[in-house]
Amino acid sequence: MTAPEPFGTRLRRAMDERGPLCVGIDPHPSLLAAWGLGDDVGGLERFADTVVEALAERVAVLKPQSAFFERFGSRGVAVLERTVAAARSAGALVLLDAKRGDIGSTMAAYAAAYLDEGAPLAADAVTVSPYLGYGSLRPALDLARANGRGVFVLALTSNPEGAEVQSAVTAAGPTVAQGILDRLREENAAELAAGAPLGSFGAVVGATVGETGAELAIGGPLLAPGVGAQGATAADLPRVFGDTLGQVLPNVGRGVLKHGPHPAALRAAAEREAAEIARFLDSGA
Ligand SMILES: O=C(O)c1cc(=O)[nH]c(=O)n1[C@@H]1O[C@H](COP(=O)(O)O)[C@@H](O)[C@H]1O
Repeated sequence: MTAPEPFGTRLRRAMDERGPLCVGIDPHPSLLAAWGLGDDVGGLERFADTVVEALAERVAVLKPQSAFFERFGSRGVAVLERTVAAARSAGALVLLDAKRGDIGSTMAAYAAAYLDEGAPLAADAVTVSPYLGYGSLRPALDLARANGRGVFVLALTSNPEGAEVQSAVTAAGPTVAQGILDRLREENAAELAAGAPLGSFGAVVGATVGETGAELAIGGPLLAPGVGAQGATAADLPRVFGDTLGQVLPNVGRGVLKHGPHPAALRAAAEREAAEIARFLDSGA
């Protein structure tokens, strides 16, 4: 059996062909209302279907936020399963935003849920939290590598509370966030040595975090949420990412979704975001 193409290689190609934009599928109750939809499973499904119809053939990555689907219990999770499958078959890479993290033996079950061939919720990549220690993520990292899928690890999150943990200095010297970034660089080394253009193991670094002094060159993608509703703009990206701009995958959720429910309006909003992002990524690259 030939090895599956690594996620990082697939992501690099998608970012080059479609532009580096990840659009969130975040069905907030307020957005359901603004789109004239019920705050129920029917509204959830209509919302997710509309985003997939409008954008899955155009943007590099769609990022459904699991919480907004889990809110409706098993029927909401069933909508998430269908959304992931539909977006992937329309050509988008799907980053399932679940932010899981647990002891290694439980992490193995989360990995099986999101990164295993044939799992109902299998996506191209998943977000994880390293708060139980980077090593606890090993089952997800290994399964992702084996299956040509990816993992995005929280490093410098976009929310103002994140710094109290992530900027703490460890006994070994660097900050907690830098320790995560350093481990990700090691994680990506083998793929890069084998000639991959981008590693499969990404970090989450908010577009809101400003100049942190962190060394962000991990050889893998840098998911940058926070553009739009959280106050960052594309103009912030060069300051945050410096010479790693070429690896940045900015995420926009509400900043695009608020322009729905018409697919053409969502497409136009995503195109405006993509153009704005390209302007600043190119200028700093
Ligand atoms: O992992 C994430 O995607 C994430 C990490 C982070 O540091 N900050 C952050 O906002 N997110 C997610 O990114 C999305 C941001 O959505 P908007 O603020 O609507 O653009 C939400 O789904 C958040 O859960």
